[in-house]
Amino acid sequence: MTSALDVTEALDIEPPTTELARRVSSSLDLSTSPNGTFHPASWVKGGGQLTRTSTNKQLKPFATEDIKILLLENVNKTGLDRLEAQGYQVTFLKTSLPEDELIAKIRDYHVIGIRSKTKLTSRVLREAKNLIVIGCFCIGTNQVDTQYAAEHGIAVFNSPFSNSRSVAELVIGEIISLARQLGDRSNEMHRGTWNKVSNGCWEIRGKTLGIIGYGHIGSQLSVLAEAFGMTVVFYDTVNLMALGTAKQLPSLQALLRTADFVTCHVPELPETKNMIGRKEIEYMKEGSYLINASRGSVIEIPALIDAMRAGKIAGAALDVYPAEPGGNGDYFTNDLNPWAEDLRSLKNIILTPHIGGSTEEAQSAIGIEVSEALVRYVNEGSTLGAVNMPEVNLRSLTMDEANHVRVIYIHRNIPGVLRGVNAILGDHNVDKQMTDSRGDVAYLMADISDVNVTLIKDLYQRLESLSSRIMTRVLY
Ligand SMILES: NC(=O)C1=CN([C@@H]2O[C@H](COP(=O)(O)OP(=O)(O)OC[C@H]3O[C@@H](n4cnc5c(N)ncnc54)[C@H](O)[C@@H]3O)[C@@H](O)[C@H]2O)C=CC1
Ligand SMILES: O=C(O)CCC(=O)C(=O)O
Repeated sequence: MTSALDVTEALDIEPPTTELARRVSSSLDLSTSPNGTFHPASWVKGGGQLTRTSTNKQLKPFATEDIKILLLENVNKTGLDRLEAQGYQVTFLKTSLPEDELIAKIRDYHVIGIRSKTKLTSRVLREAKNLIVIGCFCIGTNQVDTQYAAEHGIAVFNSPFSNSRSVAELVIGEIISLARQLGDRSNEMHRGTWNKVSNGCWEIRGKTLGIIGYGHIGSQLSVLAEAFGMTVVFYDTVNLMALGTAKQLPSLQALLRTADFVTCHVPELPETKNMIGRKEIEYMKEGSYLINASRGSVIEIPALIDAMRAGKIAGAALDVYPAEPGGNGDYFTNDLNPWAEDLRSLKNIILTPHIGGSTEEAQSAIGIEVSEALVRYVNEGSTLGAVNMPEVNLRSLTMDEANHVRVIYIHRNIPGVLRGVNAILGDHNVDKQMTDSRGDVAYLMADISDVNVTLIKDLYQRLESLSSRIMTRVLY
């Protein structure tokens, strides 16, 4: 923890007397986090090479107490360590929280880190009065009302591809396991039954894999499947470059009629809800296989149950479900999904507890990537990589720029705002400024110089009083 006196040292201004320091501290809400461990990266060119400088200035937020972070769902230690190293106050929980508990808790926090289970609905976010940023330590952001968050100045970050390889590898394992009925044989052996069969068991070489959604995961899977001798076809709403000898098909129906194995890798969207229902299963080949490691809403599970009972579908692997338990040890029963017990009773079905991205490699990489994005946002205001805000970044302030202040003004994207903001900033020298918009929300970042620390409050309040304001942050 740093004191107000340490802060003035960092600002390179004349240290006030202890008495004055105390008064300044309480009137300006000086924060003691981040501490001195964050060194924003900055690169200079010299002798034809890029060299990292370590003279960047450690910014602190005005009008925020110590940064408080709520980390849910057992976020990897790499993320926890990086956030704690900043001096932030981190509350770490292994599970997600039900909505009412979350509402009661979220009010106190400036940052929340979640994975796929915690639902940050508008009802929850409405209560999150101090929240400035959300970190999704996963790929999917469907669990967050990202639009509501943006309209309230809350940035959302995720990790777009750190677990893609892990999901692709899991699916390859499932394709072989389903083709060889491995789950059933293993269960039988566990019960003490020897059942050596080849009937209905196949090699995957020469079979056709149909990938729905050829993004990070789908395309990675495509390469792996071809290495096993599979023919790959895919369907995507976007026209994409096919890897290897894979072929994009013009319709979902064409894919379903062609593939021996169908696997879903689309995001949760209104258009992908029940994308594979009764009609689509009808199109599938007799004795084909269905895999879903995307989101539980994508497959109509009662239709799958009926098709497996009828023998139309020879096997299935599901990693995701419409409703998922909040934490390990919870039950997966009809209380959660009304068909859970029917599903569990089927033959040749692999049911996994949403572990597609659960490997040491993926979780460690996600922990690093998302926590670093959160630190950059909290400490420097950079929105690079945000999924719901325009991407705005300025180079870091340096120790030579001691009396510089960084202003972040998130506002409604309406005419005339810059005139009002610049009338306020214009009392100072605006060294650099960047603004961008995304839909109805715009993000302005400006570094202004020669700001006496006692003027920050006035600057902040004047920006806050503008009618276009969504959120103002001042870092100094
Ligand atoms: N089981 C698990 O643990 C994990 C699950 N996921 C899920 O997998 C999903 C896919 O992940 P990525 O490949 O990284 O996403 P991505 O965004 O890279 O690719 C998704 C692809 O789906 C396509 N698409 C969107 N709507 C479509 C539609 N209606 N029909 C056909 N194609 C459509 C997009 O154009 C895009 O090419 C994520 O959104 C997430 O929900 C991701 C990681 C781990
Ligand atoms: O690992 C998790 O909790 C979620 C994985 C996932 O579904 C995602 O990354 O979107």
